[in-house]
This record gives sequence, structure tokens and C-alpha cells, in this order.
Amino acid sequence: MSGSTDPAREWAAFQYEIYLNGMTGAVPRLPTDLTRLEEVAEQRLGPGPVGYVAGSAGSGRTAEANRKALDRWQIVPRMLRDVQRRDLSVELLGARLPAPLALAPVGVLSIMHPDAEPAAARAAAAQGVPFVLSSASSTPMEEVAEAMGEAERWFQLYWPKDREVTKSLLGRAKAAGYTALFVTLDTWLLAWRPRDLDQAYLPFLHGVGTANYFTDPAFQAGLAKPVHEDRDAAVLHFVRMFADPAKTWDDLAFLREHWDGPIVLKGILHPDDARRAADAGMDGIVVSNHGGRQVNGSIGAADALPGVVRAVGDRLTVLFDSGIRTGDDIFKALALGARGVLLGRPYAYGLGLDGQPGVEHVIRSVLAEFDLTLALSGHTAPGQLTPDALTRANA
Ligand SMILES: Cc1cc2nc3c(=O)[nH]c(=O)nc-3n(C[C@H](O)[C@H](O)[C@H](O)COP(=O)(O)O)c2cc1C
Ligand SMILES: O=C(O)C(=O)c1ccccc1
Repeated sequence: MSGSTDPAREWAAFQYEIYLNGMTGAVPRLPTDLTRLEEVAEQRLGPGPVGYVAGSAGSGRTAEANRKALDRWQIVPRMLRDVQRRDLSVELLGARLPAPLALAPVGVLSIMHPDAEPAAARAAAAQGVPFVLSSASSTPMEEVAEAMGEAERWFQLYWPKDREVTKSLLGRAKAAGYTALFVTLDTWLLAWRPRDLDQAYLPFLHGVGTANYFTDPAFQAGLAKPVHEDRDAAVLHFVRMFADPAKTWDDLAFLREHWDGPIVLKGILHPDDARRAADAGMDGIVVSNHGGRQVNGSIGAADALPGVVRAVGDRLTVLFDSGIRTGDDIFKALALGARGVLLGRPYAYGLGLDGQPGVEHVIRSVLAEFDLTLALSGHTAPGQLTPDALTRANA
């Protein structure tokens, strides 16, 4: 998107582009109701990969709770408020963004499409939306950065056991132009995930998700033989050092020491943990339950949001993910106090179904829908949204 146009107008114009394409026979290849992406992905993509992405922890209660928590709220539109000109832009983590949206860190994207992270990152860059690169990406972080040009990029860390590897990953991320660091706190261990267990499908065992490590000098230093000479040993080493369940709040000082940009803790659900993040001098948090992929039976992320915002909303940047599927979901998360949202599975499906254009379709659709929801309910900017815009749905 060129910087000179009004982003909100451009997203609304996408609606007409879709009509026109439809009229000339160039029908959109992906659903415009983004809640249908999963069903289409299930039909068209391989059972292992789509099971990995769509799957969640245990019996799926948390993924379900995420949807219920958002559906419990309903928007109460207001009339006659001059919504002709809208400005969706926000300032987040030191960056001016065209909209309160970023693509969530999703590892192992090559299981969805051979173009993987660089394609998703290019799609994000084309829309001015930040891309959060997973440390478990299937492409080295430098290559993804290269694909993005000057566009805003953030790096997500799975915090390794080994300090040298941690320092090395942070140094590389900084050098490659990633500005903010997202540290994921809810995935020191992979949860009990029946779809993957039943299909015996784990991407690492297919050698996916190790790119940042296998290219890392500090990681390589811990191997008896080079990666290409003993790949199995390298994978085993990766699995052992990839995350560290022994970490505590005291360890955050180490990250502060080795990262001079904004640090965001991802996976906060309890107000006391949010306070601890603020006390530790963190710049932001993501209220998230990892899309329901970690603790089955846990609180729906949107149910956790108001309490966290009450506790720390004025002390650090509160972001939100888990369950966002549509533009009205973004509206609700912002009205409940989030300053921005991350989108997870929907863009992974877009990538799987149509590569970079598929991700662009998802971003443009969700933002067009958000812009229209904002306007049609009487608002012209994300900063105007408060809980007053919502009501609890009758059970
Ligand atoms: C296939 C898949 C891989 C993921 N990989 C990561 C990851 O590498 N790092 C991370 O912090 N979160 C990861 N997540 C969690 C997302 O960042 C995000 O929290 C979650 O997808 C949000 O929920 P949603 O999918 O309902 O939008 C992953 C999620 C999925 C579906
Ligand atoms: O699958 C996930 O949810 C996830 O976070 C992950 C963890 C390690 C590697 C790739 C993805």
C-alpha cells in the first residue's frame, strides 16, 4: 500500500474490488467469511499439516472458550456521528502502524506452503502490517528480514536453555532489523495435542522449525558433528535446548540486558502476572492462551482481557490474541481494552491455500471488515473504542 493513500479507504475499496472480480469471472479463490477458512483448509490441505495448525490442546475446550468469550459480547452501534473519514492507524511499541493488527508468530510455516515465512512476511509488508517472526520458523530470520525490505518486523523468542544461544539469537534479530522482542511464556513444553498424537505428526521430526538454530554459530558450537553430518543428533539437541521450563521472573533481567528495544511477554492471563510484567519493566504483554493450544480447560483469552487491562492498562501496552477471526472480533478486543491484536491461524490457512496472495486476502479482508464495523457502529478511530460500545449477550 502506498503511504499517500488513506488506508481505511483502501480497505473499504477492497470490498468493491472483490465484487468487480466476481462480475468479470475472476472470483475470489478464498472465502470472504474468514470463519470459513478452516473448513476450506481442512478440505484442501494435507491432514498432518492442517491438523497441526487447526489442532488445539486436549479436548479443545480452550479453543472453544476463546470463541465463546468473544461471542458473549455484542456490539451496540451508534448512529448519526459522521463516520465519513476514518483513521485506523495506531502507535504500538514505538512504531506507527496503519491499523491495530500484526501477524502472530506461527512456527513451521513451510508445512502450509513451500513459500513459507517469506511469503507471509511479504504479504504483511505489502499492507504495512508488522510480522512477528517465530524463532521456530522454517526460514532463517535474516532471509525473512530480507524479504520484508524496510517493513516493521518483530521477533518472537522461544527462550532457550543455553545463554550463549539466547544471546546469539537476540544479536542476530537486532542486526536483521527486528525492533521488538516477543517472549513466549506459555510453551516451555508442547501440550497434549491429540490430533498430532493420533497422526504421529510433529513438524520437528520432519526437520521443520529448526532453521534459526541450525544456522546459529552458538547452537552449532554445542554439536559434536556439523548439522549436515548428523542431522538426527542436531534435531535432538534442538529439542533439548529449545525451551527451559525452569525459567522464573528473575530471569527477565537477562533479557533486558541483552535486548535494548521493547520487550513484550506473550501468554499472560492473570492480572497478577500482568502486574509482575509491569514491575519487571516490560513494555508490553499479549493476553493470549496460545490459541487454545496449551492448557485445555483454561480461561478464554477475551474473558481474561478486562481484568488484565484494569490491572496494567496504563502501565504497558496490552495486546491480545486467541480466537480473532473477523473484523468485529478486532473491534471487540479493542473495546475490551487491547491496544492491538495478533492474528494467528487465519493467515496460516491463507498461506496454505494460496501462498502470499492468500495471506494478503486474509489481511485485507479482516481490515476491510474492521473498518466497516467501526464506521457502521459510529466510530472513526480505534482509540474511540471503550466497553461502552459493547453489551453482554443474553445467554
Ligand atoms: C501452527 C501454529 C504455530 C504456532 N507457533 C507459535 C510460535 O512459534 N510462537 C508463538 O509464540 N506462538 C505460536 N503460535 C501461537 C500464535 O502466536 C497465537 O498465539 C495463536 O495462534 C492465536 O490464536 P488464533 O490462532 O486463534 O488466532 C502458533 C499457533 C499456531 C496455530
Ligand atoms: O505449535 C505451536 O503452538 C507452537 O507454538 C510451536 C512450538 C514450537 C515449534 C513450532 C510451533
